[in-house]
Order: sequence, then C-alpha cells, then structure tokens
Amino acid sequence: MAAIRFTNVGKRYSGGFDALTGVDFALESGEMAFLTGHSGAGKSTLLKLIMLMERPSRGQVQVGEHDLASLTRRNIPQHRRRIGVVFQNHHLLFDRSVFDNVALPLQIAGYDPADAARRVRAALDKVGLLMREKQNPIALSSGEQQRVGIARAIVHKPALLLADEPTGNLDPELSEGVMRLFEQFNRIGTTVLIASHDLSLIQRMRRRTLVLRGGRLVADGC
Ligand SMILES: Nc1ncnc2c1ncn2[C@@H]1O[C@H](COP(=O)(O)OP(=O)(O)OP(=O)(O)O)[C@@H](O)[C@H]1O
Repeated sequence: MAAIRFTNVGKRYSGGFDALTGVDFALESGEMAFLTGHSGAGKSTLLKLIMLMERPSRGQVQVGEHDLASLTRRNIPQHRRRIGVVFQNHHLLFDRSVFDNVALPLQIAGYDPADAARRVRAALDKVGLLMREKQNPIALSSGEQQRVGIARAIVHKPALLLADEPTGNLDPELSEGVMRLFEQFNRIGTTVLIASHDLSLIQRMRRRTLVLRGGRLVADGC
C-alpha cells in the first residue's frame, strides 16, 4: 500500500495564489525520498497537506489507508500521531531538559510515565544523545539540537517521518550525520520524505527525488 498518495492535488491559498497545481505521486510504504525545488516551489505546502495543517483546494491526499478528506478536525491528533515531523528550527523548548523535550509527544498522547521513559531513552540512544538527557538543549550544538528534534519525531515510532529542511542550519558533515539517521529509520521500515534544497546533499544520497517548480511536480526519479 502507498504510504502517501497525491491525486491531482491543487492548493490555492486565500488571496488566490496557487502553491500547488495538479500534483500526482505515490510514495510506497518503506520508501525514502527527497522533495526539492526553489524557494516558494511548494515543498512546505505539500508537507502541510500530509500533516493536515492545510487542506487541498482540489484533488485527493491519501496517507496510509486514510483519504484525508474523510478525517475531521477531531481525527487530526490521531492522524498526527502516525507521523513524525522534523523541522529546520527543531522547535525545542529551552525551559526543560533534553529528556523532557523528547518525552513531550508521549505525555500529550497519555503514555504511562515508565513506558514513556523507556521509549525516550531508546530514542535518545538511537541519535547518540543518551548521555545528554538531563541537559538543557541550549547547552547543545546545533547538530545535537537537531538530533534531539529527530529523537522527538521518532519517539512514538511513527510509520511516516517527514522533514522540512532538516539540515538547513548544519554544515556538510553534520548534514550527512542527520541523513544517516534518516537512513537508519528507513532501514527498519519507516517511510521517509525529506524536503530540502541542498542539491549536493540530495545528489550524494542517490534516492528518489521529487522536484517541484512553481507548484508543479516537474521531475520524479533518482
Ligand atoms: N498561508 C499562506 N497564505 C498565502 N500564501 C502562502 C501561504 N503559505 C505559503 N504561501 C505561498 O505559497 C508558495 C509556496 O510556499 P511553500 O512554503 O510551500 O514553499 P517552499 O517550497 O517550502 O519554500 P521554502 O523553500 O522557501 O520554504 C509561496 O509563494 C508562499 O508565499
């Protein structure tokens, strides 16, 4: 089954701007792909449609077995729990520890604290930051902060991992490290879609790449 399927999707923002037009693609379950294009091409808009932060103006967006048009506002938290999201600015909270930042999605979802603690430590271990759990994220380097953001995105074992410019602030070496992490999650079955305009990084990864130009999908290949 496709993890994500867009069928003739268009998104027109209020004001009349067409951010996406006639977008068709499917990402199979277990695939890892990049989404690229110039600034304003529609990458973030496409990710927002998957997360139900925006609704399409036309066409159909399907995530797993769900046609998102059939999900109401009440279903949105449950939908988001199936997805992990990594942002460029990782949105970490600097008034709490690394551990508490990663635990946040589990707290919101009502996990038992002991179970949550086990999962948080497993996630921090995967990104190589178990020793930093008690620190405040402000004490970490930007690469480490991004890894905390990744741990938080995968702590609830989502089937689908989305990333919006996850290496935007990182130097090439740290960016490679972040990509290796995404590859690790993909190897254990997570479907991964990464929006990025770092073309040299994308070329090195040799993965399927969807290219948007002016809101249209103009290329789809390796
Ligand atoms: N809420 C909104 N209302 C109106 N226009 C919007 C809104 N969000 C985005 N846009 C416009 O839609 C177009 C696509 O934006 P989007 O953020 O999806 O592009 P992007 O490819 O992610 O760009 P970047 O690489 O700069 O983040 C842009 O022209 C943007 O100005």
